[in-house]
Amino acid sequence: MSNTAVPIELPVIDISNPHDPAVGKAMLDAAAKYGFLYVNSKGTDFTAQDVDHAFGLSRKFFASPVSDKETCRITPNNRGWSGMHTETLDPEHQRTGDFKEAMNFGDFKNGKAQQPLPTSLTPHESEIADFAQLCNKTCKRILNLLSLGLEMPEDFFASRHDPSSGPTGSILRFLWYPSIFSPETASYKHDKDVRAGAHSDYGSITLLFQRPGQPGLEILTPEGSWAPVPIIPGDQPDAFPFPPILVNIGDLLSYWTDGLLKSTVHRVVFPLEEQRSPNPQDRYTVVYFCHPVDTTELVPVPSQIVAEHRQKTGGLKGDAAVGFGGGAGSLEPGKRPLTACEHLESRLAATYGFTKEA
Ligand SMILES: O=C(O)CCC(=O)C(=O)O
Ligand SMILES: [Fe+2]
Repeated sequence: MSNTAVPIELPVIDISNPHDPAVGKAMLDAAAKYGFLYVNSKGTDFTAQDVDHAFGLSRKFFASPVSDKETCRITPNNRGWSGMHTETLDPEHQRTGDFKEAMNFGDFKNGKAQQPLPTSLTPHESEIADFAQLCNKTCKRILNLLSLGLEMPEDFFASRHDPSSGPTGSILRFLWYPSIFSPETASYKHDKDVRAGAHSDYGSITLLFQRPGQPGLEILTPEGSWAPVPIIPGDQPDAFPFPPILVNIGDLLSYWTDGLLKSTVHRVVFPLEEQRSPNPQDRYTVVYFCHPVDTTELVPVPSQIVAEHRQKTGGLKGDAAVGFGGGAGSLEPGKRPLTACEHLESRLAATYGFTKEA
């Protein structure tokens, strides 16, 4: 697979009016073409301070002693801390695990985590819960717009992603990728290793928050080459109060829309310019994986646009690479629809069957 090193240009969408069908169409176009887009930081529910604060908490956590992190080691429900090289997102192609640490938070209830927290974060429980709630709010705007783009009732997706109606698979995740100069990355070999292996995300949509000067994300283009994704699109770095949130479609939403929305493969690397930089930085990201309420049945969506896509393409087959298990509209006679929870479990089993310490 070639690496073009030509940065991809993705649209930046203003989501300040989540009821505007024209914005919905623009979002649908980007989701169907690239599976990735930016949302303009101004139209979201976040201030620059909210985002800075979340990154501050993440730094505090990753700088804390391993003995503290170990008190909340990741469990099979996908919540908790995973250490350096614990996760291998692309086991077929990686000789070693990802060069990263991660901390996953599942649903909060009334501001309270439903999992053990390390002592570095316990004083900040409600702040993390608030940030997760803002993420969910922004996802609702995006889901509204995607519904409008598909010419469906605008709350079709959003109403099925409301954590107040039941548990969800949504995860807020802090990630830390040490710089190329760190002891943790001494064994990294260019062209052999990656900081996070190639993968697609599991849920409906993902929000990715990045910091200026900490590049690394690449997406697989429809032409089959790796293209870096700029942290700040365009040539006006001061146009945004904080880097626009990168949004991508996950496997579940791709499955639900019979492959019309693309769940695009992506990975994290050390870009060459970073390897040559006299002052390479660690990469910190904050990610929100938005999932429907667990019991949501993934029935065919009421969209003529999806139905036409299904007719044109013949629908996703059972072993289709994306969507894992075919599309929601290609259900075999006599079979009941998958629930959101079952879809997620099948994807987690496929990834962590290899590496997760039970
Ligand atoms: O940290 C990043 O840039 C990407 C993270 C990611 O793709 C993931 O955790 O699924
Ligand atoms: Fe991802």
